[in-house]
Amino acid sequence: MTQVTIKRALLSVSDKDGIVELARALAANGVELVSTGGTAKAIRDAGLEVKDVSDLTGFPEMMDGRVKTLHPVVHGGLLAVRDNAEHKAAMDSHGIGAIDLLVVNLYPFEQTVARGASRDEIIENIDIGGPAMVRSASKNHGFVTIVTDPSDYAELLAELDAQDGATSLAFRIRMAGKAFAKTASYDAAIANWFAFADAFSNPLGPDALKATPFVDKLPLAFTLKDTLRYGENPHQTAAVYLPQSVGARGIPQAQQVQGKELSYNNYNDADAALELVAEFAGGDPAVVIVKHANPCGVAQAPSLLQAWREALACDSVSAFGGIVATNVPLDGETARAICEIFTEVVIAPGADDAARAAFAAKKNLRLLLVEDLPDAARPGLQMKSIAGGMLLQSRDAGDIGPGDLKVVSKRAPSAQELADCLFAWKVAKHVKSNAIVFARDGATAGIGAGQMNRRDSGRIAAARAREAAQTAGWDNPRTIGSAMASDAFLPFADGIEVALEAGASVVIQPGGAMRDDEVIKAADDAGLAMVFTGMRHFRH
Ligand SMILES: NC(=O)c1ncn([C@@H]2O[C@H](COP(=O)(O)O)[C@@H](O)[C@H]2O)c1NC=O
Repeated sequence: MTQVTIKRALLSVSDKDGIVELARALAANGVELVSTGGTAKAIRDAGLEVKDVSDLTGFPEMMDGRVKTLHPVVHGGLLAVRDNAEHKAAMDSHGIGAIDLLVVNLYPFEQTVARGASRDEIIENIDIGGPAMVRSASKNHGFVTIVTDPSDYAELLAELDAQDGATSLAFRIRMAGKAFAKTASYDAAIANWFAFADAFSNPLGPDALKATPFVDKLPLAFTLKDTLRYGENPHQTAAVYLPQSVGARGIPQAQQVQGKELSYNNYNDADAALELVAEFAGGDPAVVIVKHANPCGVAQAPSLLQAWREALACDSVSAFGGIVATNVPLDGETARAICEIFTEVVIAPGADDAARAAFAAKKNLRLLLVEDLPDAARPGLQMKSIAGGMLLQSRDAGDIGPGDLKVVSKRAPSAQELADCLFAWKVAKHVKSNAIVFARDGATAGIGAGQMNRRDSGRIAAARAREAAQTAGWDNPRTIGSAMASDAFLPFADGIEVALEAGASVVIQPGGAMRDDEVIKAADDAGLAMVFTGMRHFRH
């Protein structure tokens, strides 16, 4: 059976966009329309003839709509194999008429969760009858056409036009695959809600349910946003997917104002820049410059232009071809200054006309505007695929404030040193391990990333600071009098030597090493102040 003529259609949709137009076109094709309560009303109000599903089933829609289409007359009409004699006989003896086309979209479960509805309302928005019909129709795609997405109505009508009121098997198979993907992702959203949201807030609490954030079966539900030209390297393929959760904020949701298509590496680097600049949300203007997912300059200042200059001064060599993110909307002056060096991507929560005009002159520069910065403290899970499996962990939302710091040195840090410590620490959280960050007066002075030992990271950071001083014509590198942050504890006293060689006056680190005593003594002997955070920020 390749071509099936549509004689009778059942329409049952929550999202009523375009349904009247579709019903009108179907009616014009001589298709008999059957529908559930709200959908039937919309169609009838438009002056079209439609039969109520309750007339078919002989039962009223009941129990607040929990039971409407769950009836053999509906499912028999969708599931019967039309050229099977037994099925045909069952249809005849039970008065079951064939349903050739099913148009369904489901209760808005995720939107209901996203708007913070009550648990009862969320449960009521778990669609039962819809997915059941979608599955019946999709299974029987040999004879039945299923459409689950309003954006496919036009294609359905074009198909009916082209096939003289029928659909082709190719069309039905494609739509059935899409429909099963839809019910699978709908169920995944429900399962994830039970596992991750409801498990911790339902009336019984997590203990009663033995809830853990890690469910036995982890369903994934993402929607394809774009296929990318290639992956991290040209011989790799790549795509970007959107999570199903409503209200997600990040680079995939950003508005691209201008520039070439984003590449895989652009997404990855832009994400690193956005996550770091989000740490400064609501504060003074901040600029982050990222290369290869590591920051190479970060600064916060009274003006955005000043923050840009300070961030660039940290390592102007690495900043070439970088990704820039700001925590406040871009102005013309700053945009013009950014345009002075080759920049791949700029991300900001807005840009005024002067800024847009400045970037417009750089055709290839990608300008991304985000509505809001993501919440740096939001909960969430991170996945990493490994050979033979997948690692899952909660995201690093750890945050340290002044009250969390423990002064372990004889000399207590000054207020300025403490501020430098907290700034350096924020940045170190976003630098690949081993991470050493020197910072002074709200700007990074030197960043050492991704080395296999901490001393090398420290030396690289200090060397960069010396080069930056040379480039800028300063007498001294900015590491003199700076705070040195280490993302994990300093295991030996030689970590203090690195700080001293660079001229730092204060160290911030997690503490907790076996040789903490030796490290503290080395700091005290040198007159350094040192604070422990009690929290580590490995990032690999
Ligand atoms: N319970 C049922 O038998 C049932 N049958 C269809 N639905 C859903 O009811 C909605 C349409 O309802 P209405 O036409 O009344 O606005 C659709 O999203 C459809 O998926 C049902 N609702 C929920 O399970």
